[in-house]
Amino acid sequence: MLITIEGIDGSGKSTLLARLGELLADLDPLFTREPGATWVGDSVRRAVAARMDPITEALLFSADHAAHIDTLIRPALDAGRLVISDRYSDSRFAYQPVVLDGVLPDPLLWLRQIHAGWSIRPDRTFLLVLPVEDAMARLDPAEKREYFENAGILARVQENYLNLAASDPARFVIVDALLPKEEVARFIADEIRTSVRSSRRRPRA
Ligand SMILES: Nc1ncnc2c1ncn2[C@@H]1O[C@H](COP(=O)(O)OP(=O)(O)OP(=O)(O)O)[C@@H](O)[C@H]1O
Ligand SMILES: Cc1cn([C@H]2C[C@H](O)[C@@H](COP(=O)(O)O)O2)c(=O)[nH]c1=O
Repeated sequence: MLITIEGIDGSGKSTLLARLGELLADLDPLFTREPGATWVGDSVRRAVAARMDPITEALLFSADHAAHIDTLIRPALDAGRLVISDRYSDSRFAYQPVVLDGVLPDPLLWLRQIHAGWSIRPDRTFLLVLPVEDAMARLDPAEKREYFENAGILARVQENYLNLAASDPARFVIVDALLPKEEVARFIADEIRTSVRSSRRRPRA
């Protein structure tokens, strides 16, 4: 089963993943993330830091996704493991249309087309939602910011996320990221357990 965690910068994804590691330890999940900790992921981070053109950036994020699926996600799913990813394809569908706006006629359609036929659809996606000003206030001012960490950009990214969630309500669960950390983590851990239990009861096709 593939679970993904999405949300704008500062929504609390890393904090949540760390706590899920403790709350779900008995299920032995594979915790992973995009961009990944590989040379492909490093190339993406370099491209973002250098503000490469948006097509290059989108293709590098997508290449990182392909490598992520090939090296980690598919082998773990084939072995029957629970996989929990901090960011996944919906990050592309929420962030890149903002920077591709005006570059391509329909950025989301183009992004969906370049994922078609090889990407793996998540079983459930938890979307952490909070006002952009709260997310910005949570970001460490001492840390170097990616150019996405800007209120105007994040507002558009969050709007894209909410549209993605509205178009796929069976997969997305919207979570109030202003709730206390422990409440967010326990709610999501319980939902994941329920999903895992019901997938085990479902007969294999
Ligand atoms: N529910 C919460 N309530 C209050 N503060 C929180 C909550 N969740 C996380 N935080 C705090 O907000 C800050 C940002 O959280 P975190 O790094 O987990 O966000 P993130 O979504 O992983 O960010 P990024 O995408 O930029 O890596 C941290 O200082 C964290 O302790
Ligand atoms: C996977 C992915 C990420 N981004 C953006 C979102 C963040 O601003 C950075 C890096 O992510 P982190 O969780 O803060 O480490 O990259 C993106 O624009 N598109 C993507 O597909």
